[in-house]
Amino acid sequence: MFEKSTWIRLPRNVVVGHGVIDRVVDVVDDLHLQGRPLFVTSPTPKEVAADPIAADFEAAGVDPAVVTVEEATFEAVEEVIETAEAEEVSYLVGIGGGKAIDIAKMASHHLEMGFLSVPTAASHDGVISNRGSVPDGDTRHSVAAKPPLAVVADTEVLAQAPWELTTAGCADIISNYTAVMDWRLAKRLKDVEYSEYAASLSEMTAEILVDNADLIRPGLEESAWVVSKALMSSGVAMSIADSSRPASGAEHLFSHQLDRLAPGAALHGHQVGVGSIMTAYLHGGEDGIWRDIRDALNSIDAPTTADELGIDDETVLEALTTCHAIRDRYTILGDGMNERAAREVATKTRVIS
Ligand SMILES: NC(=O)C1=CN([C@@H]2O[C@H](COP(=O)(O)OP(=O)(O)OC[C@H]3O[C@@H](n4cnc5c(N)ncnc54)[C@H](OP(=O)(O)O)[C@@H]3O)[C@@H](O)[C@H]2O)C=CC1
Ligand SMILES: O=C(CO)COP(=O)(O)O
Ligand SMILES: [Zn+2]
Repeated sequence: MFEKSTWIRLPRNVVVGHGVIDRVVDVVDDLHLQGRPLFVTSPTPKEVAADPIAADFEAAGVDPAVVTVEEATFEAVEEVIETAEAEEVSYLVGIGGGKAIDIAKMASHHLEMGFLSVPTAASHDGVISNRGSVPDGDTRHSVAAKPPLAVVADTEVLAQAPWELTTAGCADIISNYTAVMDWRLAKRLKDVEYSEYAASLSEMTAEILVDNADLIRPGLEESAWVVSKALMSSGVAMSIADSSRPASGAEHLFSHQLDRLAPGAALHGHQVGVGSIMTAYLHGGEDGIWRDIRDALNSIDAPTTADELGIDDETVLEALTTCHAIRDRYTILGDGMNERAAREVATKTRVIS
Protein backbone atom coordinates (compact mmCIF):
# COMPACT_ATOMS: atom_id res chain seq x y z
CA MET A 1 0.00 0.00 0.00
CA PHE A 2 1.24 3.51 -0.83
CA GLU A 3 1.57 5.45 2.43
CA LYS A 4 3.96 8.28 1.66
CA SER A 5 3.04 11.89 2.24
CA THR A 6 4.87 15.18 2.18
CA TRP A 7 4.16 18.77 3.22
CA ILE A 8 6.31 21.34 1.46
CA ARG A 9 6.05 24.84 2.86
CA LEU A 10 7.13 27.73 0.66
CA PRO A 11 6.71 31.53 0.86
CA ARG A 12 3.59 33.07 -0.62
CA ASN A 13 5.28 36.19 -2.00
CA VAL A 14 8.82 36.58 -3.29
CA VAL A 15 9.54 40.19 -4.23
CA VAL A 16 12.97 40.83 -5.74
CA GLY A 17 14.29 43.91 -7.53
CA HIS A 18 15.37 47.51 -7.51
CA GLY A 19 13.86 49.60 -4.71
CA VAL A 20 11.46 46.92 -3.44
CA ILE A 21 12.45 47.72 0.15
CA ASP A 22 9.83 50.49 -0.13
CA ARG A 23 7.17 47.81 -0.69
CA VAL A 24 7.39 45.97 2.65
CA VAL A 25 4.22 47.69 3.93
CA ASP A 26 2.41 46.67 0.70
CA VAL A 27 3.60 43.07 1.09
CA VAL A 28 2.25 43.01 4.66
CA ASP A 29 -1.10 44.31 3.36
CA ASP A 30 -1.14 41.69 0.63
CA LEU A 31 -0.71 38.99 3.27
CA HIS A 32 -3.52 40.53 5.37
CA LEU A 33 -1.22 40.70 8.39
CA GLN A 34 -2.70 42.82 11.16
CA GLY A 35 -1.24 44.39 14.28
CA ARG A 36 2.23 45.33 15.29
CA PRO A 37 5.40 43.78 13.82
CA LEU A 38 8.67 43.02 15.61
CA PHE A 39 11.72 43.81 13.50
CA VAL A 40 14.61 41.43 14.23
CA THR A 41 17.80 42.97 12.95
CA SER A 42 21.52 43.39 13.67
CA PRO A 43 23.57 46.60 14.01
CA THR A 44 24.49 47.44 10.38
CA PRO A 45 21.28 46.16 8.75
CA LYS A 46 19.34 48.24 11.28
CA GLU A 47 20.85 51.43 9.88
CA VAL A 48 20.78 50.29 6.25
CA ALA A 49 17.25 48.92 6.12
CA ALA A 50 15.34 48.44 9.39
CA ASP A 51 15.22 52.16 10.24
CA PRO A 52 13.92 53.23 6.80
CA ILE A 53 11.36 50.38 6.78
CA ALA A 54 10.25 51.42 10.30
CA ALA A 55 9.66 54.96 8.99
CA ASP A 56 7.41 53.52 6.24
CA PHE A 57 5.38 51.60 8.83
CA GLU A 58 5.09 54.69 11.03
CA ALA A 59 3.84 56.68 8.03
CA ALA A 60 1.20 53.96 7.58
CA GLY A 61 0.14 54.33 11.25
CA VAL A 62 1.92 51.23 12.61
CA ASP A 63 4.59 51.43 15.32
CA PRO A 64 7.03 48.50 14.95
CA ALA A 65 8.97 47.07 17.91
CA VAL A 66 12.66 46.49 17.16
CA VAL A 67 15.19 44.07 18.63
CA THR A 68 18.86 44.13 17.60
CA VAL A 69 20.79 40.86 17.90
CA GLU A 70 24.55 40.40 17.79
CA GLU A 71 24.96 36.64 17.40
CA ALA A 72 23.03 33.61 16.14
CA THR A 73 22.55 31.83 19.46
CA PHE A 74 19.67 30.18 21.30
CA GLU A 75 19.93 32.99 23.88
CA ALA A 76 19.26 35.51 21.09
CA VAL A 77 16.21 33.48 19.96
CA GLU A 78 14.98 33.51 23.57
CA GLU A 79 15.48 37.28 23.80
CA VAL A 80 13.44 37.80 20.64
CA ILE A 81 10.64 35.56 21.93
CA GLU A 82 10.52 37.51 25.21
CA THR A 83 10.46 40.86 23.37
CA ALA A 84 7.70 39.65 21.05
CA GLU A 85 5.59 38.62 24.04
CA ALA A 86 6.30 41.80 26.02
CA GLU A 87 5.57 44.08 23.04
CA GLU A 88 2.45 42.11 22.05
CA VAL A 89 3.42 41.88 18.40
CA SER A 90 1.59 39.75 15.86
CA TYR A 91 4.30 38.94 13.31
CA LEU A 92 8.07 39.24 12.85
CA VAL A 93 10.28 40.74 10.15
CA GLY A 94 13.89 39.50 9.91
CA ILE A 95 16.04 42.26 8.41
CA GLY A 96 19.74 41.57 7.84
CA GLY A 97 22.20 38.81 7.01
CA GLY A 98 21.90 35.13 7.91
CA LYS A 99 22.11 35.80 11.63
CA ALA A 100 19.06 38.11 11.91
CA ILE A 101 16.96 36.08 9.48
CA ASP A 102 17.73 32.75 11.21
CA ILE A 103 16.83 34.17 14.62
CA ALA A 104 13.58 35.72 13.33
CA LYS A 105 12.73 32.41 11.64
CA MET A 106 13.26 30.30 14.75
CA ALA A 107 11.54 32.77 17.12
CA SER A 108 8.51 33.10 14.84
CA HIS A 109 8.27 29.31 14.60
CA HIS A 110 8.25 29.04 18.39
CA LEU A 111 5.70 31.85 18.70
CA GLU A 112 3.54 30.31 15.95
CA MET A 113 3.60 33.63 14.12
CA GLY A 114 4.39 34.41 10.53
CA PHE A 115 7.56 36.23 9.54
CA LEU A 116 8.94 38.15 6.57
CA SER A 117 12.53 37.83 5.38
CA VAL A 118 14.24 41.04 4.24
CA PRO A 119 17.87 40.26 3.36
CA THR A 120 20.37 43.12 3.37
CA ALA A 121 23.19 40.95 2.04
CA ALA A 122 23.30 38.23 -0.62
CA SER A 123 25.59 36.31 1.70
CA HIS A 124 23.85 32.99 2.49
CA ASP A 125 21.05 30.72 1.26
CA GLY A 126 18.94 30.80 4.42
CA VAL A 127 16.89 33.76 3.13
CA ILE A 128 13.94 31.56 2.17
CA SER A 129 14.75 28.16 3.70
CA ASN A 130 12.78 26.39 6.41
CA ARG A 131 15.84 25.85 8.64
CA GLY A 132 17.79 27.79 11.21
CA SER A 133 21.46 27.09 11.94
CA VAL A 134 22.67 27.54 15.52
CA PRO A 135 25.91 26.62 17.30
CA ASP A 136 25.49 24.96 20.68
CA GLY A 137 28.65 23.97 22.57
CA ASP A 138 30.47 21.25 20.59
CA THR A 139 27.66 20.82 18.13
CA ARG A 140 25.67 22.74 15.54
CA HIS A 141 21.94 22.33 15.15
CA SER A 142 19.99 22.57 11.92
CA VAL A 143 16.72 23.64 13.51
CA ALA A 144 13.41 22.89 11.82
CA ALA A 145 11.28 26.01 11.34
CA LYS A 146 8.89 27.42 8.76
CA PRO A 147 9.92 29.45 5.74
CA PRO A 148 8.98 33.15 5.60
CA LEU A 149 5.51 34.15 4.46
CA ALA A 150 7.28 36.54 2.10
CA VAL A 151 10.76 37.58 1.02
CA VAL A 152 11.54 41.16 0.03
CA ALA A 153 15.02 41.32 -1.54
CA ASP A 154 16.04 44.77 -2.75
CA THR A 155 18.81 44.39 -5.32
CA GLU A 156 19.91 48.00 -4.77
CA VAL A 157 20.47 47.34 -1.05
CA LEU A 158 22.19 44.01 -1.79
CA ALA A 159 24.47 45.58 -4.43
CA GLN A 160 25.49 48.37 -2.06
CA ALA A 161 26.52 45.91 0.68
CA PRO A 162 30.24 45.09 0.88
CA TRP A 163 31.30 42.99 -2.12
CA GLU A 164 32.65 40.16 0.02
CA LEU A 165 29.14 39.49 1.33
CA THR A 166 28.01 38.76 -2.24
CA THR A 167 31.02 36.55 -2.96
CA ALA A 168 30.20 34.67 0.28
CA GLY A 169 26.66 34.03 -1.01
CA CYS A 170 28.08 32.74 -4.30
CA ALA A 171 30.45 30.41 -2.45
CA ASP A 172 27.56 29.12 -0.29
CA ILE A 173 25.82 28.18 -3.57
CA ILE A 174 28.94 26.71 -5.21
CA SER A 175 29.32 24.45 -2.16
CA ASN A 176 26.03 22.79 -3.15
CA TYR A 177 28.06 20.60 -5.53
CA THR A 178 29.80 18.81 -2.67
CA ALA A 179 26.77 18.95 -0.35
CA VAL A 180 24.84 16.92 -2.95
CA MET A 181 27.77 14.50 -3.44
CA ASP A 182 27.73 13.87 0.31
CA TRP A 183 23.97 13.44 0.33
CA ARG A 184 24.11 10.85 -2.48
CA LEU A 185 26.93 9.03 -0.72
CA ALA A 186 24.91 8.93 2.51
CA LYS A 187 21.93 7.64 0.56
CA ARG A 188 24.05 4.82 -0.92
CA LEU A 189 25.85 3.90 2.30
CA LYS A 190 23.32 4.71 5.02
CA ASP A 191 20.02 4.80 3.15
CA VAL A 192 19.26 8.30 4.46
CA GLU A 193 16.13 10.04 3.25
CA TYR A 194 16.85 11.54 -0.15
CA SER A 195 15.02 13.64 -2.72
CA GLU A 196 16.27 13.60 -6.29
CA TYR A 197 14.22 16.76 -7.03
CA ALA A 198 15.85 18.68 -4.17
CA ALA A 199 19.33 17.38 -5.04
CA SER A 200 18.93 18.24 -8.73
CA LEU A 201 17.54 21.71 -7.97
CA SER A 202 20.47 22.38 -5.66
CA GLU A 203 23.05 21.24 -8.25
CA MET A 204 21.32 23.10 -11.08
CA THR A 205 21.34 26.27 -8.98
CA ALA A 206 25.11 26.02 -8.55
CA GLU A 207 25.52 25.34 -12.27
CA ILE A 208 23.45 28.37 -13.32
CA LEU A 209 25.41 30.59 -10.95
CA VAL A 210 28.75 29.36 -12.28
CA ASP A 211 27.53 29.77 -15.89
CA ASN A 212 26.65 33.39 -15.08
CA ALA A 213 29.86 34.18 -13.21
CA ASP A 214 30.67 36.91 -15.79
CA LEU A 215 27.66 38.90 -14.57
CA ILE A 216 28.81 38.80 -10.97
CA ARG A 217 30.95 41.91 -10.52
CA PRO A 218 31.27 44.52 -7.75
CA GLY A 219 28.93 47.49 -8.05
CA LEU A 220 26.78 45.76 -10.68
CA GLU A 221 23.18 45.53 -9.49
CA GLU A 222 22.54 42.68 -11.91
CA SER A 223 24.95 40.61 -9.78
CA ALA A 224 22.60 40.97 -6.82
CA TRP A 225 19.75 39.82 -9.08
CA VAL A 226 21.61 36.71 -10.29
CA VAL A 227 22.86 35.78 -6.82
CA SER A 228 19.51 36.41 -5.07
CA LYS A 229 17.74 34.08 -7.45
CA ALA A 230 20.32 31.38 -6.75
CA LEU A 231 20.01 31.88 -2.98
CA MET A 232 16.22 31.53 -3.19
CA SER A 233 16.42 28.47 -5.40
CA SER A 234 18.87 26.78 -3.03
CA GLY A 235 16.61 27.62 -0.07
CA VAL A 236 13.64 26.09 -1.88
CA ALA A 237 15.70 22.90 -2.36
CA MET A 238 16.13 22.76 1.44
CA SER A 239 12.41 23.30 1.97
CA ILE A 240 11.55 20.54 -0.53
CA ALA A 241 13.93 18.18 1.25
CA ASP A 242 12.78 19.43 4.66
CA SER A 243 16.47 19.28 5.50
CA SER A 244 19.57 21.37 4.85
CA ARG A 245 21.13 18.29 3.18
CA PRO A 246 20.92 19.69 -0.41
CA ALA A 247 23.04 22.67 0.65
CA SER A 248 25.07 21.43 3.61
CA GLY A 249 27.55 18.55 3.61
CA ALA A 250 31.08 18.07 4.94
CA GLU A 251 32.17 21.50 3.68
CA HIS A 252 29.60 22.99 6.08
CA LEU A 253 30.82 20.81 8.96
CA PHE A 254 34.31 22.20 8.27
CA SER A 255 32.95 25.77 8.35
CA HIS A 256 30.93 25.17 11.52
CA GLN A 257 34.09 23.87 13.22
CA LEU A 258 36.06 26.94 12.05
CA ASP A 259 33.34 29.08 13.66
CA ARG A 260 34.27 27.40 16.96
CA LEU A 261 38.05 27.41 16.49
CA ALA A 262 38.42 30.87 14.90
CA PRO A 263 35.20 32.77 15.68
CA GLY A 264 34.51 35.73 13.41
CA ALA A 265 37.63 35.15 11.27
CA ALA A 266 35.80 34.66 7.97
CA LEU A 267 32.30 34.68 6.51
CA HIS A 268 30.22 31.50 6.50
CA GLY A 269 30.05 31.38 2.68
CA HIS A 270 33.81 31.85 2.28
CA GLN A 271 34.56 29.05 4.74
CA VAL A 272 32.20 26.57 3.08
CA GLY A 273 33.72 27.45 -0.32
CA VAL A 274 37.23 26.52 0.83
CA GLY A 275 35.84 23.41 2.53
CA SER A 276 34.15 22.44 -0.71
CA ILE A 277 37.47 22.47 -2.63
CA MET A 278 38.87 19.93 -0.18
CA THR A 279 35.83 17.69 0.11
CA ALA A 280 35.52 17.63 -3.70
CA TYR A 281 39.10 16.32 -3.74
CA LEU A 282 38.15 13.65 -1.19
CA HIS A 283 35.25 12.56 -3.39
CA GLY A 284 36.98 12.54 -6.76
CA GLY A 285 40.74 12.63 -6.17
CA GLU A 286 43.16 14.49 -8.41
CA ASP A 287 40.86 14.22 -11.47
CA GLY A 288 37.66 15.15 -9.65
CA ILE A 289 35.89 18.50 -9.76
CA TRP A 290 37.96 20.23 -7.05
CA ARG A 291 39.75 22.41 -9.63
CA ASP A 292 36.41 23.46 -11.18
CA ILE A 293 35.17 24.48 -7.74
CA ARG A 294 38.39 26.40 -7.03
CA ASP A 295 38.21 28.12 -10.45
CA ALA A 296 34.55 29.05 -9.90
CA LEU A 297 35.39 30.55 -6.50
CA ASN A 298 38.37 32.40 -8.00
CA SER A 299 36.22 33.78 -10.80
CA ILE A 300 33.92 35.53 -8.32
CA ASP A 301 36.76 36.72 -6.01
CA ALA A 302 35.96 34.29 -3.17
CA PRO A 303 38.82 32.92 -1.05
CA THR A 304 40.39 29.58 -2.02
CA THR A 305 43.14 29.31 0.61
CA ALA A 306 43.51 29.38 4.39
CA ASP A 307 45.58 32.53 4.02
CA GLU A 308 42.80 34.30 2.11
CA LEU A 309 40.35 33.25 4.83
CA GLY A 310 42.67 34.81 7.41
CA ILE A 311 42.93 31.46 9.21
CA ASP A 312 46.21 29.68 9.93
CA ASP A 313 47.07 26.29 8.42
CA GLU A 314 47.05 24.41 11.72
CA THR A 315 43.50 25.60 12.51
CA VAL A 316 42.35 24.40 9.07
CA LEU A 317 43.86 20.98 9.81
CA GLU A 318 42.28 20.85 13.26
CA ALA A 319 38.88 21.70 11.76
CA LEU A 320 39.27 19.04 9.06
CA THR A 321 40.20 16.29 11.51
CA THR A 322 37.48 17.06 14.08
CA CYS A 323 34.48 18.43 12.18
CA HIS A 324 32.89 15.03 11.41
CA ALA A 325 31.81 14.94 15.07
CA ILE A 326 29.88 18.24 14.90
CA ARG A 327 26.64 16.51 14.02
CA ASP A 328 25.24 13.14 13.11
CA ARG A 329 25.32 13.64 9.34
CA TYR A 330 27.14 11.08 7.22
CA THR A 331 29.54 12.63 4.69
CA ILE A 332 32.73 11.82 2.81
CA LEU A 333 34.58 12.43 6.11
CA GLY A 334 33.11 9.18 7.46
CA ASP A 335 34.29 8.72 11.04
CA GLY A 336 37.00 11.33 10.66
CA MET A 337 40.30 12.09 8.90
CA ASN A 338 43.66 11.61 10.52
CA GLU A 339 46.18 14.45 10.58
CA ARG A 340 48.35 13.09 7.72
CA ALA A 341 45.41 12.63 5.39
CA ALA A 342 44.08 16.09 6.27
CA ARG A 343 47.46 17.68 5.57
CA GLU A 344 47.65 15.85 2.25
CA VAL A 345 44.24 17.02 0.96
CA ALA A 346 44.80 20.59 2.18
CA THR A 347 48.25 20.71 0.57
CA LYS A 348 47.29 19.03 -2.70
CA THR A 349 44.41 21.48 -3.16
CA ARG A 350 46.76 24.39 -2.21
CA VAL A 351 44.44 25.41 0.64
CA ILE A 352 47.54 25.35 2.83
CA SER A 353 51.12 25.72 1.64
N1 LIG B 1 19.13 28.77 7.82
C1 LIG B 1 19.82 28.45 6.75
O1 LIG B 1 19.36 27.70 5.89
C2 LIG B 1 21.17 29.04 6.57
C3 LIG B 1 21.74 29.76 7.60
N2 LIG B 1 22.97 30.33 7.43
C4 LIG B 1 23.52 31.06 8.59
O2 LIG B 1 23.64 32.43 8.24
C5 LIG B 1 24.80 32.97 8.88
C6 LIG B 1 25.74 33.51 7.83
O3 LIG B 1 25.14 34.58 7.16
P1 LIG B 1 25.90 35.98 7.02
O4 LIG B 1 24.97 36.89 6.32
O5 LIG B 1 27.24 35.73 6.49
O6 LIG B 1 26.07 36.43 8.55
P2 LIG B 1 25.69 37.79 9.33
O7 LIG B 1 24.24 37.95 9.47
O8 LIG B 1 26.54 37.76 10.56
O9 LIG B 1 26.21 38.95 8.34
C7 LIG B 1 27.57 39.04 8.02
C8 LIG B 1 28.06 40.48 8.19
O10 LIG B 1 27.43 41.28 7.21
C9 LIG B 1 27.00 42.50 7.82
N3 LIG B 1 25.95 43.06 6.97
C10 LIG B 1 24.73 42.53 6.63
N4 LIG B 1 24.11 43.33 5.75
C11 LIG B 1 24.95 44.37 5.50
C12 LIG B 1 24.88 45.53 4.66
N5 LIG B 1 23.82 45.75 3.87
N6 LIG B 1 25.91 46.38 4.68
C13 LIG B 1 26.99 46.17 5.47
N7 LIG B 1 27.13 45.10 6.27
C14 LIG B 1 26.10 44.21 6.28
C15 LIG B 1 26.61 42.09 9.21
O11 LIG B 1 26.63 43.24 10.05
P3 LIG B 1 26.35 43.19 11.63
O12 LIG B 1 27.61 42.61 12.25
O13 LIG B 1 26.14 44.58 12.02
O14 LIG B 1 25.21 42.28 11.82
C16 LIG B 1 27.71 41.08 9.55
O15 LIG B 1 28.86 41.72 10.04
C17 LIG B 1 25.43 31.84 9.67
O16 LIG B 1 24.99 31.91 11.01
C18 LIG B 1 24.92 30.61 8.95
O17 LIG B 1 24.91 29.48 9.75
C19 LIG B 1 23.65 30.25 6.25
C20 LIG B 1 23.11 29.55 5.20
C21 LIG B 1 21.85 28.87 5.28
O1 LIG C 1 24.34 26.87 5.76
C1 LIG C 1 23.48 26.09 5.40
C2 LIG C 1 23.17 25.88 3.97
O2 LIG C 1 23.91 26.74 3.16
C3 LIG C 1 22.73 25.28 6.36
O3 LIG C 1 23.42 25.15 7.54
P1 LIG C 1 23.46 23.82 8.40
O4 LIG C 1 24.76 23.15 8.09
O5 LIG C 1 23.42 24.29 9.81
O6 LIG C 1 22.33 22.95 8.08
ZN1 LIG D 1 25.67 27.60 4.06
